[in-house]
Amino acid sequence: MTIRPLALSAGDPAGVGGEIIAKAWRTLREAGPPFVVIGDAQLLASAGAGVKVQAVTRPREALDVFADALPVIDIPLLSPVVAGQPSPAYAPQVIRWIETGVGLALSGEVSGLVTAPIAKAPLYDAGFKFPGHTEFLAELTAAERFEGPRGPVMMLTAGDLRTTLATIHTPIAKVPGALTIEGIVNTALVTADALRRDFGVAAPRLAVAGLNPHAGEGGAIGREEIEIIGPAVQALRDRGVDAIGPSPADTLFHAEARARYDGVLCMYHDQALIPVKMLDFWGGVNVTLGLPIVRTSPDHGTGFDIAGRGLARPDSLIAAIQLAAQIAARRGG
Ligand SMILES: NC(=O)c1ccc[n+]([C@@H]2O[C@H](COP(=O)([O-])OP(=O)(O)OC[C@H]3O[C@@H](n4cnc5c(N)ncnc54)[C@H](O)[C@@H]3O)[C@@H](O)[C@H]2O)c1
Ligand SMILES: N[C@H](C(=O)O)[C@H](O)COP(=O)(O)O
Repeated sequence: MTIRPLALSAGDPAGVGGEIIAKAWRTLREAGPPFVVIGDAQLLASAGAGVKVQAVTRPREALDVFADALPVIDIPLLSPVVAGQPSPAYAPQVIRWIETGVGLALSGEVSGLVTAPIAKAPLYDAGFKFPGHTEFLAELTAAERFEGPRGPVMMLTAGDLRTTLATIHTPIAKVPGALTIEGIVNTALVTADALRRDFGVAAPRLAVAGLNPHAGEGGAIGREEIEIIGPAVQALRDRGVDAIGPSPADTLFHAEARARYDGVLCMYHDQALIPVKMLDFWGGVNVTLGLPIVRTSPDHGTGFDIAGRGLARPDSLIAAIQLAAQIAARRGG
């Protein structure tokens, strides 16, 4: 089987991306998985504190240089970068780096895409219309066939915990109104399919969290469990999905509870991400499910408060690279 590298989009140039990419390369250069960065080669060389950077034109060339130099498909920025100071001026290149990575994944030149962190606000200020990578990648891959329930679904995983989100970057005040039976059912179907396809779980068990304290206490503390989440769980069970819930969210994350499911479907962002990042902030990985390409990302952001100071840890990026390679291999990659 032909070995193909992963693509790694460089993320916000004012953040910790360049630093953690160089550190990840130092760790992985001998044993892999190999990757080719899509970014500004000169910026990566300066952020990399002495890492040798080699510009390449095609991903396959990265395989020949990876042990000795950080391979980069060079798409240069057009304005200088100040570490820790994001700017909408970088948005065109940040977006193009992601688009290029998706194109290489769709063409099969790379086995998957790992995305270094982007900051949303400067992209929004530049007119970026998507909440984040997750929805943008879904748009970029929408025309590509995909066998199975289609995402995008955001998964955050750390250790034995795999969480998926019924709502993602939705303001808390709007979460109750954004929950629908159909949306929860589709998120769960994508989750169960991905657990089989990408994580090798033969018979996925899904736990579904309630929204309200004590999962609504029989309706006394809210009715979303009775009117939306409970009927969604029943619809899933009627379709043969091993789903339980809605359960009180605060009973779902201790070790014994985690042993009873393979994935847990949460109703909103922090309900999923607080337990994942508490369990293992440095090893957590963001995975986009239900796409025709493999995509992972570190569980952290751009770290503007420490960017440029040599303090950023590459652990989560390394975990994201390794998980992307594992999923790609399981998909035949
Ligand atoms: N995968 C992604 O693209 C991703 C993930 C989360 C947040 N974000 C975005 O990043 C921006 C900043 O987000 P935030 O401040 O909420 O979270 P953040 O993860 O950037 O920072 C939170 C804290 O963790 C620290 N930190 C982050 N990464 C680190 C690393 N590798 N090593 C050591 N310390 C690290 C930071 O210094 C900061 O103190 C926002 O625009 C957010 O939307 C992107
Ligand atoms: N909530 C995500 C996380 O904490 O990892 C983060 O905002 C990234 O979202 P996208 O992958 O959609 O950019």
